[in-house]
Amino acid sequence: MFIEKFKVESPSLRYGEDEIESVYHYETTELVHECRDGFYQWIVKPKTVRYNFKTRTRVPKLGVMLVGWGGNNGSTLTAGVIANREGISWVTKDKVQQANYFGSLTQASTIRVGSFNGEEIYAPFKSLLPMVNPDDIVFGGWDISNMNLADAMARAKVLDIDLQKQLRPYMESMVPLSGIFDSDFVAANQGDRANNAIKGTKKEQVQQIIKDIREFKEKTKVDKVIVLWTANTERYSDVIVGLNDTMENLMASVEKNEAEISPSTLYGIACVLENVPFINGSPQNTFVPGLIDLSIQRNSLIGGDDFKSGQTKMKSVLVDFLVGAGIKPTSIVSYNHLGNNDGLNLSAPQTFRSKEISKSNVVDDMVSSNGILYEPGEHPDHVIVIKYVPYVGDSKRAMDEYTSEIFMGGKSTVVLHNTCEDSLLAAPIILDLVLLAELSTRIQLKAEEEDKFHSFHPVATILSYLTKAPLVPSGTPVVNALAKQRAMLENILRACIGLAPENNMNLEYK
Ligand SMILES: NC(=O)c1ccc[n+]([C@@H]2O[C@H](COP(=O)([O-])OP(=O)(O)OC[C@H]3O[C@@H](n4cnc5c(N)ncnc54)[C@H](O)[C@@H]3O)[C@@H](O)[C@H]2O)c1
Ligand SMILES: O=P([O-])([O-])O[C@@H]1[C@@H](O)[C@H](O)[C@@H](O)[C@H](O)[C@@H]1O
Repeated sequence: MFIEKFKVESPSLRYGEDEIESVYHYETTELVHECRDGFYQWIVKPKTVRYNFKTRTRVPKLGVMLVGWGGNNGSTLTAGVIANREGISWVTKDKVQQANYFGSLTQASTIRVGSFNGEEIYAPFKSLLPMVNPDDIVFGGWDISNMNLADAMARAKVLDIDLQKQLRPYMESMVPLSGIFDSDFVAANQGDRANNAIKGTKKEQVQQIIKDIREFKEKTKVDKVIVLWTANTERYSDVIVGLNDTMENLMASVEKNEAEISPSTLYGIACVLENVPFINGSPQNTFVPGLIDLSIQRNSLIGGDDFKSGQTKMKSVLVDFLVGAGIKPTSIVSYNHLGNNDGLNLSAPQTFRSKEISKSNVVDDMVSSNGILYEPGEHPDHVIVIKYVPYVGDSKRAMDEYTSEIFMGGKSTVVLHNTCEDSLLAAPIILDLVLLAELSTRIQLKAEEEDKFHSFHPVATILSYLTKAPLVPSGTPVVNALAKQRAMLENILRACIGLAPENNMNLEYK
């Protein structure tokens, strides 16, 4: 059964006027590897740590500034939020379609709150904690193309024409600010598009981005701004000692106008200096060590990398299932073709390489979790192929073949054909990224051994479910298995309202 909302009553929870306060007993384990009775043993010790959580309940008026606002994802998200906010419906060849937020974890998924008279009870994911209503978001941003958002929506060819016609009056006045463009970091074929670039040195470009953010905030009267990169995939930046390996060297490199500092890193620097959360939806290494340093030093949220939207999302489910079932994937071949500008940009080797890295590493945690199937250092063959085929546009066609070893030398082959409407899959994910990033900045926590409350670590691991290559603090394990990522996120939010993790044990019925 589905319920719209619920209230938790618990001695571990207090709904205050401005905050929700909870006490949460984190059940974990501590491992020791000790010599016992003459030989080394792994000893697992259950451990309970008491945490206090505080969540500010005042939901801000949120401004979202997209880098690459005029792209397929940026224009589609903007259109979708306006259509939902205005309650727009439109005629398709099948039916009259209503606007919705399908594909958004926060807006269209549910959580289990318990059972009642033998029936499982579910509530909206967004009912866990006060979140920004996406209908209220104010959009802005930058693009190296000066096309207004209504024309950009038409250029994207993602949304139905009847919907586009209704949205045009809302979007034609939306014009992206000039962006930081550097042809050395993207495919040469992107040059034709760049008619809206910020001139000047890298330092002047950073200063302009900061100025843009401040002016946007002043003009729109939003309480908070979040910046998200949904611009082109860049080539990897070289990480060089003395250039970008520390925050001091990175800032010095900007002062010296060093060529190897990418546009995405410059946007990131501007955001961190302005204490504005910055999320990278593309696979390049925007967050060079110096920028990570800077974000930690200024406790300013950064997150990424590369939206997990289609082919890779499916892979992080299927490989988790196979390995978890004791089946050994030995060959994974992921091919896709697409015909949008993203695909055009990815047709260059250097930008494709960025995507190949993020799409390839997604199985590493699952493979390393099973030493029965895999020897140390053993991995499945894993190949990524992306081709640009203009005719299919934003409708990416993914074809995967998974070959695995099964019982007694048997082999199993699973073949998938997955038509990913790339922007219709990515737009809700962008929404979740900004809503969850905003929520996470309102949460403070304190472990029993700590003397004061603090925010989550500025490298926002909490966003991992939404990214192919989760950015994590140094020394933190990278988890890509989708079910684990979702459970991590849900259980942290459950802890904030004093609810135990969802353990699916249903002991009361066993
Ligand atoms: N399902 C998906 O669509 C998906 C999934 C994962 C990652 N991504 C990534 O999201 C990004 C956007 O995808 P898209 O389909 O919207 O691409 P797109 O090419 O349609 O949009 C990118 C936009 O960014 C603009 N741009 C490029 N460089 C810029 C800069 N330096 N500053 C400001 N604007 C700049 C371009 O003019 C363009 O309008 C790509 O990097 C893509 O790899 C997309
Ligand atoms: O998210 P996913 O479907 O695995 O990966 C996709 C790539 O396969 C596709 O070629 C690219 O256009 C998208 O940006 C996205 O990254």
